[in-house]
Amino acid sequence: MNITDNNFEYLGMPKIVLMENAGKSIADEVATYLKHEKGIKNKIYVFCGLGNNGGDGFVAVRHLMGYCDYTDEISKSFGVTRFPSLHSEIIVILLGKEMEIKTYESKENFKILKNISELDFRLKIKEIACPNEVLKIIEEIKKYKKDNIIIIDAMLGTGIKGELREPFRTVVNELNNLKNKESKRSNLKIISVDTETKGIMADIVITFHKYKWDNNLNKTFNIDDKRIILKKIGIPPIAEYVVGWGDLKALSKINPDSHKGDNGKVLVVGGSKEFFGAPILSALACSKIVDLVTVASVKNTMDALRNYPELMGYEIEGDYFGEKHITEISELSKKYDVILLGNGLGVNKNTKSFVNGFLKEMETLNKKVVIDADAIKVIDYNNFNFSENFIFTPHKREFEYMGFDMNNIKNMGNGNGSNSDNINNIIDMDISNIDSTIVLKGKYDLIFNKNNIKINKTGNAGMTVGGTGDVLCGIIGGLFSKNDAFISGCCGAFINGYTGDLLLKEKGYCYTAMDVLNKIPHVLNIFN
Ligand SMILES: NC(=O)C1=CN([C@@H]2O[C@H](COP(=O)(O)OP(=O)(O)OC[C@H]3O[C@@H](n4cnc5c(N)ncnc54)[C@H](O)[C@@H]3O)[C@@H](O)[C@H]2O)[C@@H](O)CC1
Ligand SMILES: [K+]
Repeated sequence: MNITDNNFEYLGMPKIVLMENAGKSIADEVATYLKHEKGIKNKIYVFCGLGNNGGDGFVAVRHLMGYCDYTDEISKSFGVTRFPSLHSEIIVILLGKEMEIKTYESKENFKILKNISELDFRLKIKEIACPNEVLKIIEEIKKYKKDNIIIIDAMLGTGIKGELREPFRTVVNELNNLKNKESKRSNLKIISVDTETKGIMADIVITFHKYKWDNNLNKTFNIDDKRIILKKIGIPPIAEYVVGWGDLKALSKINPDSHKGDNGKVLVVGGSKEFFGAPILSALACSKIVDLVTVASVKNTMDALRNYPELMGYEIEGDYFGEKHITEISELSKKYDVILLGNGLGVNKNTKSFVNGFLKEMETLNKKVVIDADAIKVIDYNNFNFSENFIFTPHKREFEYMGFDMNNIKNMGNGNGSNSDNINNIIDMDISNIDSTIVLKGKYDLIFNKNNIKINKTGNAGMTVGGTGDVLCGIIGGLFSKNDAFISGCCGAFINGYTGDLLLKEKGYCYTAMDVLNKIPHVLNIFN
């Protein structure tokens, strides 16, 4: 959900608008539980966390004020009754201090509530930091026996990490106790926003866009019981299919306490007498992301490698990879997290037997491998069941070498996009048995495996310059050392294209693969 939300922002949708939609949908639902009878007061307690779940709560409160109209008292003084009488009070409890609110959109919405509460005594805001203050509020709720009590849990949503911290834990425990003790009271309801804050016994959960998955229960939250209400908040399906900065934000982060090698070790296997530079480009791109990169290649590559002290080299005998190198390179690969195979390898009988034999070894060793360029062309695909440890990065022609038909690919900027009326129809073929991830390069890149499919739209015509494919392979390999295949493929395509888009602004179409790879750290930094 966070990826989708951020990627919709990448497509131009401000998060604060989604928050508005979410908050309004909460208010519309909660309004149906308000009591309108004379003499009954609605008391709405809204417990808000410091993230965007809390922000949804703030927006809901603002909309609820519209439902809790009491202007009849004013109008009565003019001798007319304009609105039904509805006595309500809303108490917002922020679990922390205003300055601790994490996000821009949440802060903005909190400010509006503060402005309202200064003028309207029916909205009260309390900022609490310690568990004791929670107890006071619970005692207060207990006193209102006759009132219609609605408790809104906007404490934590999809951003929860680990066990509940204080004062959240006390709030959840106390609200559960309250609910148990007062179970005979039908006029007390707990309504959770988006997901139940861990452990809370909500009567109703109002969830946004899609049902949420609970990793602990290994099932969708509450889908079995009928308490869950799904609200659409204006997110179109494409937000789930586009690659954007949401994917980048979801990449694993570097641990500040890590040691050399902890952040990835990659072995690049490629190069030949003629194409000695390609594996170096991949390795340099990769070295922007991981700690250690070694290039295993022929003498010509080793000679060129001397200019790049950040890379290590492993020289093989001869001008091409061949069958005789399989054991040696497989042994070497054991020390690395990811192997990049194919750049500049060349296509001949020797490289063919090397690639097929080496990949069999990689299957046995359970190694992660990114397969690019010439390697894609020489694989006997019938002999392999490539697992989720393999990523392929073909362009259109190489894709056909893999046994696919480009005519089955729609909406890729290849001219036949208009045939596709539905995003699910992008691939018009059975991909249910593809465990590995395929990054099909094109005007728009298509990244898919049997579980996922996404389109990347970064990049421009300047990227047709030689070497950018090698750079892409290097980025993907670097990311793959610490992330799963699909997100590595998506983010690799995004980063590579995004560097190209920045370069287009700076230099027009006259940039090189070297420019692209030098821009990688800058792009990673923007989205960190
Ligand atoms: N994804 C979407 O499409 C949308 C999401 N929205 C809301 O945004 C929520 C996600 O927002 P956030 O990512 O800010 O995350 P949350 O608001 O769920 O929580 C993150 C905050 O809680 C704190 N926290 C995390 N784990 C904790 C723990 N164990 N104990 C105590 N505090 C803890 C963190 O410090 C962080 O500040 C969703 O659940 C939803 O309610 C909506 O605003 C609109 C659209
Ligand atoms: K919640």
